[in-house]
Amino acid sequence: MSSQPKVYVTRPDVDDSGLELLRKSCQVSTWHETYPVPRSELIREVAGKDALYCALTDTVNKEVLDAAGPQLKCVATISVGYDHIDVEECRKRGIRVGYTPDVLTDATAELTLALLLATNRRLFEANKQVYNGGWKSWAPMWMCGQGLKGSRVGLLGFGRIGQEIAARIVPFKPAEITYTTRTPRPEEAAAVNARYVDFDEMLRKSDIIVVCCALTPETKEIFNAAAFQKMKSNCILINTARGAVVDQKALYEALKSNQILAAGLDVTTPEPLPLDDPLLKLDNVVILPHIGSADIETRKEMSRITARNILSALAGEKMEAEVKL
Ligand SMILES: O=C(O)C(=O)CO
Repeated sequence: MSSQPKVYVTRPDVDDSGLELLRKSCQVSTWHETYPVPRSELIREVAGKDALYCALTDTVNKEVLDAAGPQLKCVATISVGYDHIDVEECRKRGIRVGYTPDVLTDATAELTLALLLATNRRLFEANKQVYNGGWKSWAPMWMCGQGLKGSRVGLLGFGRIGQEIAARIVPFKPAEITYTTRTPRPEEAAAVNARYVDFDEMLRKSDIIVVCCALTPETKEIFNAAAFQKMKSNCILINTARGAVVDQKALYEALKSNQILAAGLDVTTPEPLPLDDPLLKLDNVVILPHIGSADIETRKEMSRITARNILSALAGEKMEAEVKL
């Protein structure tokens, strides 16, 4: 029997360079389909493993950790977000948790800008007109959107990704960038001339709000009916963080009743969004299938970092990116 540590990988479709690293010194088994591993399969396959290589599509909770057994040393996710992992339960059991911050910051900030511009300048709505005969002629006020120039942009979250989003917004000449976080970050804010505001002020004054915070008990559904009521009727909400930061029913009502102008969502609840979801019937929403970090080189490096996190944890060494438990 091999004495190599055993690693279970929940996605066969991660870049092979990461898996190659693991295969050099570990016994690696993987789920074999491109859709998320079914729960029952995960529970069965994780048993007896020393490390779990997972993704944001896998809920790693007590049930999974129990099924794995006491030899499990590490859970490493190929994502910056780790809200799908019960980190408190990992802490109690001495299981180390790896993730992939930094590497995807630029790709996610880039996609956020793309989504923002697609939403405020109505790109997808306009593009449809080219194909459905809606394009009759150039017309002065047809398909006009609300420019970024001169607008007040609020960022909920001002970590690595929020700061890079702000840096990319600056050249578009907004009137002001504000940010809301638990603790003000004056130095980072000065670099992009951003002003700290509380959540209420952000809601009341912003023309565009970008959600770039982690999903935590405090941010869960922070955009609810009460929040939408405070927002300006020309406000555009962009979310590239986690779907659950937004109460989606309340968002639908706010968009349908023109309480806010539009929304651009790279993340939804659930994912994928069912084809009969009412949001899909609205013109003033742009929805993308969670592709924030989907830049080829970024995803390859995320795969390698996840593998290196596992190798370090198994060797009892410092991990490249470890969640502080
Ligand atoms: O990394 C994450 O947390 C994502 O949402 C996808 O890259």
